[in-house]
Amino acid sequence: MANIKVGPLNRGLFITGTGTEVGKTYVTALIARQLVAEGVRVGVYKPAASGCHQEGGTLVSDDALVSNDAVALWEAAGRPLSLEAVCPQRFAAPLAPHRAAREEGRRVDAALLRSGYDVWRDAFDFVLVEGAGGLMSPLSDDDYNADLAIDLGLPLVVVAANRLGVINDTLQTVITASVIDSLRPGKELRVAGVVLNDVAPTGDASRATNAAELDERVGPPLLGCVKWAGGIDRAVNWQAL
Ligand SMILES: Nc1ncnc2c1ncn2[C@@H]1O[C@H](COP(=O)(O)OP(=O)(O)OP(=O)(O)O)[C@@H](O)[C@H]1O
Ligand SMILES: C[C@H](N)[C@H](N)CCCCCC(=O)O
Ligand SMILES: [Mg+2]
Repeated sequence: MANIKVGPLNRGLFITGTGTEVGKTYVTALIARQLVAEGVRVGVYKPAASGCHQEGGTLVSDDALVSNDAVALWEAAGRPLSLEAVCPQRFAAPLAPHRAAREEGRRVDAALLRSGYDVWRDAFDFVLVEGAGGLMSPLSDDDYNADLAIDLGLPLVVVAANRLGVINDTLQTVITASVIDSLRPGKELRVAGVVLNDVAPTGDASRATNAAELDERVGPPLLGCVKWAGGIDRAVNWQAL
C-alpha cells in the first residue's frame, strides 16, 4: 500500500493585502458567497477592526461600535454565529488597531486575537480571516498581521489593488512572507495566491498589463482578477489552495 501523504488540512485562508483599502473585505465577501453557494459552512473572522462607527447613542463602550468589515463578511457568509464572534475587538479611530485601541485607553488583546478564531475553526467547514491593513501592519502592540497568520496556521491570499505600483507592492508582500523566518525564526508563511482587484471604477494605464506582469513576476499564482462591482473572473477552488 503506497503511503498516502495527507497534507495539513487547509481549513481556511488568511486574507491580507498590499495595504489598506485594497479590497480585502470586498474580495473576502465574494469568496464567502461563492463557498456558501457551494454548500460550504463558512466562518468569517475579523480579529481586530479599527475605523468602526457607533450605532446610535453615545459611545459608552465598544459594544456600541460596529465594524463595516465585520457586517459585510457576516452577511456574505449567511450571518453565522454573531457579529461579536466575527469581530470581538473593535475600535473607533481610523488607525492601526493597536493605536486605535490606545486612543480609547485600551489595548488589543493578543490572546483573544488567537482564541477568537477557535469557535470558527471548530464549528465551520472553512474559515476566512481578514486582516487589518497589510501583512506588516501592526495588529496588537506585539503582533503584525503576519504573526497572527503564522499562529493561525493559515495560507495567505494577497489582495492587490490594480493600479500603478501593484507590481512592487505585491512582490514586497510575497517576498516578505517567503522570508518571514528571518523575522520570526523557524516560522513560515505560505502565499496561496494573489487576487488583483479594481479599487475604483476607472484606473490608470497599468490596468491593461498588471495581470500579465504579476503572472510573470510573482511566484504564487494569480488566482483571479476582480473588476469594479464585479466578481472573480475565473473559477477558484478556495478549499484546495
Ligand atoms: N472590486 C470592487 N468593486 C466595487 N467596490 C469595491 C471593489 N473593491 C473595493 N471596493 C470598495 O472600495 C472600498 C475599500 O475596499 P475594502 O473595504 O474591501 O478594502 P479593505 O482592504 O478591506 O480595507 P481595510 O484595510 O480598511 O480593511 C470599499 O468601499 C469597498 O466596497
Ligand atoms: C483604518 C483602516 N481602514 C484599516 N482598518 C487599518 C489600517 C492600518 C494600517 C497600518 C499601517 O500599515 O500603516
Ligand atoms: Mg476590510
